[in-house]
Amino acid sequence: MRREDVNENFKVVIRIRPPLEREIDQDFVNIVRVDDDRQLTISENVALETQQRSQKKGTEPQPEAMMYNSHSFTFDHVYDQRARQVDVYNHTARDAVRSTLAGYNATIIAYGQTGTGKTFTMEGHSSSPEDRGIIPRATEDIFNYIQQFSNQNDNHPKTKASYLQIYNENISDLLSPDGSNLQIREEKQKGVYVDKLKEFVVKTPQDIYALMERGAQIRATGSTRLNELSSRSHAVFIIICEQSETRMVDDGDYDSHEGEMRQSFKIGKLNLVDLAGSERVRYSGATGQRLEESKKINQSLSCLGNVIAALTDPRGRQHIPYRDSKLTRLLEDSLGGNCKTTMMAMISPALEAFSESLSTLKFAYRAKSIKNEAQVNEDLDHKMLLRKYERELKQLRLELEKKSRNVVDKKRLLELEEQKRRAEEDKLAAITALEQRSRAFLKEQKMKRYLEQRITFMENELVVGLGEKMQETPAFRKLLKQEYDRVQKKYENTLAELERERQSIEEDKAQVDRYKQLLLKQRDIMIALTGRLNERDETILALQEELDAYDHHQKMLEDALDRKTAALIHSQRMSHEGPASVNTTTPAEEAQFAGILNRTGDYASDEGTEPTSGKDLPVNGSASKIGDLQSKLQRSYLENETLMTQYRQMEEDNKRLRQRLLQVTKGPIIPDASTPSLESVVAVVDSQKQQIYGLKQQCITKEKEKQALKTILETRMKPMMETIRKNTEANITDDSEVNTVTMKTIIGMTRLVEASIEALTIKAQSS
Ligand SMILES: Nc1ncnc2c1ncn2[C@@H]1O[C@H](COP(=O)(O)OP(=O)(O)OP(=O)(O)O)[C@@H](O)[C@H]1O
Repeated sequence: MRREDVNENFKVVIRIRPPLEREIDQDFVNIVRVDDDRQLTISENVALETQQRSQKKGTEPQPEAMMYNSHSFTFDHVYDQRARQVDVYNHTARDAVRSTLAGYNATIIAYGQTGTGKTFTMEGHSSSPEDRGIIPRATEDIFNYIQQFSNQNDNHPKTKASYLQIYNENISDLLSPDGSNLQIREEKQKGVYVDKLKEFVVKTPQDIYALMERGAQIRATGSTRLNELSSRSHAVFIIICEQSETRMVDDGDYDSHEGEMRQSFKIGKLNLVDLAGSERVRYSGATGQRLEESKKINQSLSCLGNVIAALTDPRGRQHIPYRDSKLTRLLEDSLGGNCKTTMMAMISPALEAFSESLSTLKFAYRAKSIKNEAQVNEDLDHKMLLRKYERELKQLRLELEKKSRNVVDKKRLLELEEQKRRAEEDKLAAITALEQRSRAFLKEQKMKRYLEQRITFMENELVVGLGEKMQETPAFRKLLKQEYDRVQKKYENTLAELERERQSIEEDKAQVDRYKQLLLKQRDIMIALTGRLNERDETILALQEELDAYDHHQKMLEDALDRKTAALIHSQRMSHEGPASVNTTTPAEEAQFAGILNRTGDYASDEGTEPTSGKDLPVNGSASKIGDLQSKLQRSYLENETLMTQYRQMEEDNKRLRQRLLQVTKGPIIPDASTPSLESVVAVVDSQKQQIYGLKQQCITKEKEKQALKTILETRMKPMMETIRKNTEANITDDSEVNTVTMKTIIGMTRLVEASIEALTIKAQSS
C-alpha cells in the first residue's frame, strides 16, 4: 500500500466565469483581478465604476475613491474568464482521473454561488465539442487509457458508472427510477457508499454520455432569477475503474518467489460532484417550492462549511460533523479521508456578486488546509496473503524465542518449545487449508471469467428472429441474470470462506499470545516459590544451629550435675560407712555411678531417704536442692524432645512444599482438589514461621529459668552452704574422723554449688 504526501491530496482551484449577458446589460463592473495563475485579488472596485460613470458624464474620477475592500488570495490554480474547458481538464481534472486509474479514490467538487458555472465546468455543453466539461473528457481519457493499457498488459479493466442526486436531503438514483430514499453505508474495505445504487458497466464513452443524459433528465432543475436552468440538487457522477493484473514475479519483487504468478486487484473511484448553488433568497426571489429547496441547499452547504471548519480547526477538533447532512456523510472519504480531492470554486466577476464571491473565496481558502491521506485500493492475491501470514508467523516465532531466552528454568524452556512447535503445526495446517481454499477460489475466478467471456461472445454473436438480438429477448436476459447471480453468489461465498480462514488464523495467533502470557506467569510464580523455599531453608538451618547449641550446653550441664551428684552420694556413703571406704572408689567410677542413677531414676528414690542424724540435715537439704536442679534439667530434656518433634514436623512440611514446587515446574498451574494452591503453601510457610518464633520464645523462657536457677544457687544455696560450714566448724569439739568427713562433704557440696553456678554462667554467656 503506497502513501502520498498528504498536502498533495487536497487541492483548491478557482474558476472565474465570463460575465453573462444579463450582467453586461446591468452596467457590468469587473471586481476580480487575476494576478498570476495562482493568485487573485477581489475588490469593490469603485474606481472603475466611478471612472465609467465619469466617462459617461465627462468628469475626472476622484483619486481617493480608487479601490477599497480589497482581498488577495493564493490557491493551487486560478482560471480566469478566458480559461477554456480543455485547460481546466488538463491542468486540474486529468490528475484526478489518472489517480483513479492507479487505484486511488479521487473526487472533484464544484462549489460556488448559483449561476457561477459549476454545471458548465462539470458537464459542459454537449452541443459544442469545445465546451465539453470534465465528465465527458474524463470518460474519454479513461477509455483511451484502458485501450492503450490493456493492449500492453494482461490486464482486464472494467469501468462502471453510477449517478445520484441529493434533493431535499433525499438520495435518489438518477439512472434507476426505483432508486429513491437510498441509504449511506460504510464498510472497512469499501469506505462510504450508497446502498442499492445501481452501477452500470460501460464499455464506450457513448455509454457514459447516454447515462449522463438519462440522469440529467431526471435531475431536479428549475429556473431562478440568477440562473435559467439552476440545479436544485447536489449531483454525484461516479466512475469506478476495476483492474486485475496477473504477472510473473521477477526477482525485484519484495518477498515474492521468482517465477510465481502474482495477481492483484485495483479499484479506483472517481466522484464528480456538482453541488447545488448557494443563493441569497433576497436576490434569487425564490418562493414556495423554490424557497424550500433553497433552504435545504443552503443548510447542507452550511454543514459542508462546518465540516471544513472542523477539519481545518487549528486546535485539531476530534469530532467532525459528517453526519449532519447527507452531502457531508457521502463526501466523508473525500474530506479528510482516503481520497485525492480537488475543490473547484466558481465565482462570478460581477460587482453585484461581490459578497458571495468573497465568501466563496474565503470558504475555498479555508478548505486549502484540509489534509487527506490517499491510499491505493489494492487487494493482494491469495498467495501474497499467505506470504503475509508467513511473515507474521516468522515474527511471532522470533518474539517467542526472544522471550524464551529469559526464562531461567530449562525444563520450562523445553515446554515452551513444545508449545511453540504445536502452535506452528496448527498454523501450518491453517495455511495449508487456506492454500486449498485459494486454489479453489482461483479456479472459481477462472470459471467466472470464462463465463463472462462466453456471455460477451453470445451477446455479440447471437441474433434471433427478425434481426432482434438474442440478448434483448426477456428469456435470455433472465437466464443471463440467473447465471450471473449464481456466479456472483459463489464468488461471494468463496470470499466469505477466505475471510473465515483469515479470522481463524488471527485467533490462532491470539492463542499463541495467551500461551506466552501463561508461561511467563508460571515462570514468575516458580521464581517466587523458589525464593520462599530458600528463605525457609535458611530459617530452618538457623533453628537447627540454635537447637544444637542448646543441646550442647544442656549436655555440659548434665555432665556437671552428674559429677557433683556422684560426689555427693559418695560423701553420704562415706559418712555412713566410715573413712575406710573413702579411697575405694575412683572419681570416674563415681561419675559413672551417678550417671547410671540419673538415667534409671534411682536418684529420685534417694531423695526420699530419711536423715540418719541431726548432723546429716544440711547434707540432705542440699541433696534435695540438687534434686530440684536435676528434675529441672529433666524437664528441659523433655522440652528439647518437644522442640525436636516440632523441628521434624517442619521438615515434613518443607518436603511437602518441595513436592508442590515440583508440581508447579512440571506443568501449568491448574488448581484442583489434590494440589494445594499457592495461597495455602504461603499460609503453611507463614504458620511455620510463627512456630519457629514460638520455639525461639520457648528457648528464651528456658534461658530465663536457668538464669533464675543460677541466681538461686548463687544467692541462696551458696550462703546457706557457707553458714552450714561455719556452724559445723564451730560445733566440732573433737577431732574425730567423722567430723573430718562431714567437713569434707560440706566443702564438696559448696564446690558442687559453685561448679553448678559456673556451668550455668558458661551456658548463659554462650547463649
Ligand atoms: N466558463 C464559462 N464560459 C461560458 N459560459 C459559462 C461559463 N460558466 C458558466 N457559464 C454559463 O453560465 C450559466 C450558468 O452556469 P451553470 O448553470 O453552469 O451554473 P451553476 O453554477 O451550475 O448554477 P446552479 O448552481 O444554479 O446550478 C450557463 O448559461 C453557463 O453556460
